[in-house]
Amino acid sequence: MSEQLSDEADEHRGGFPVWTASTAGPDFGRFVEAMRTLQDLAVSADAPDDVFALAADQAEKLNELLAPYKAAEGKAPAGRAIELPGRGSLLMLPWRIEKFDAEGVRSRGVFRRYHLGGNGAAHGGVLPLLFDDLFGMIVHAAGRPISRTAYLHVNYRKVTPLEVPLVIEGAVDHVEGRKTFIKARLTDESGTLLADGDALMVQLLPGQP
Ligand SMILES: CCCCCCCCCCCC(=O)SCCNC(=O)CCNC(=O)[C@H](O)C(C)(C)COP(=O)(O)OP(=O)(O)OC[C@H]1O[C@@H](n2cnc3c(N)ncnc32)[C@H](O)[C@@H]1OP(=O)(O)O
Repeated sequence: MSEQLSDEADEHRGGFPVWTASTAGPDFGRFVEAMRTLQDLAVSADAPDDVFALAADQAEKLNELLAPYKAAEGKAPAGRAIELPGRGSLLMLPWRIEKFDAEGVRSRGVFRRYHLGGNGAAHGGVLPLLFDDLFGMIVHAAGRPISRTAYLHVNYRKVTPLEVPLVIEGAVDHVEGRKTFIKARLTDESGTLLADGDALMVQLLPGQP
């Protein structure tokens, strides 16, 4: 996979920067997992104000620690640490890729407390995030040029639970010139369909951002 993420001919990239996998140190994964747990707690803790005051003090200290290391896009390990859930990016769902080839991409994981919408179900907005990231990987795994999502359609078939192991899998449906049409399905481990989606990814023209 890492080979496929690195250099490609310029005409296949539009104006997209070269994207290389990172080799993050062993503590980066621990840091990201601790931050994910912090996100879960930030949206669920019902603590007294003096506890939130202490938490704010510590969060502000952490910001001071990391601020000097803020780097340009593509430099930090977040988003490029392909061995970590969600490639080490807090924005991405903490899922692990288990299949990545021209036939399609499959990823597995759970929605956490941070992703709660209402009444125990995942927020409707996080499902398109999961699908969109998968669609980007499908385009890449299929050897298609760098493309951007022109549209993304998600059908919510059943409420998506938190903390339940789920699987998302998709593949290229068909290609028309610059256009790659993709389909994917989100299921639980027994195969029950929770959501399905389809998207149009359009190949970037030279210089297109
Ligand atoms: C492992 C990690 C790897 C990671 C590898 C990294 C992968 C990155 C993946 C990023 C995925 C994203 O989320 S990207 C972020 C979200 N998406 C965006 O921000 C895209 C914003 N939109 C755009 O930049 C533009 O609209 C484009 C590039 C999508 C298309 O603009 P264009 O280049 O001017 O092309 P245009 O002529 O309009 O359209 C080309 C053809 O597509 C059709 N088309 C265009 N838009 C639509 C539409 N919404 N619905 C139907 N059809 C459409 C047109 O009719 C035309 O068909 P015909 O007449 O030719 O038949």
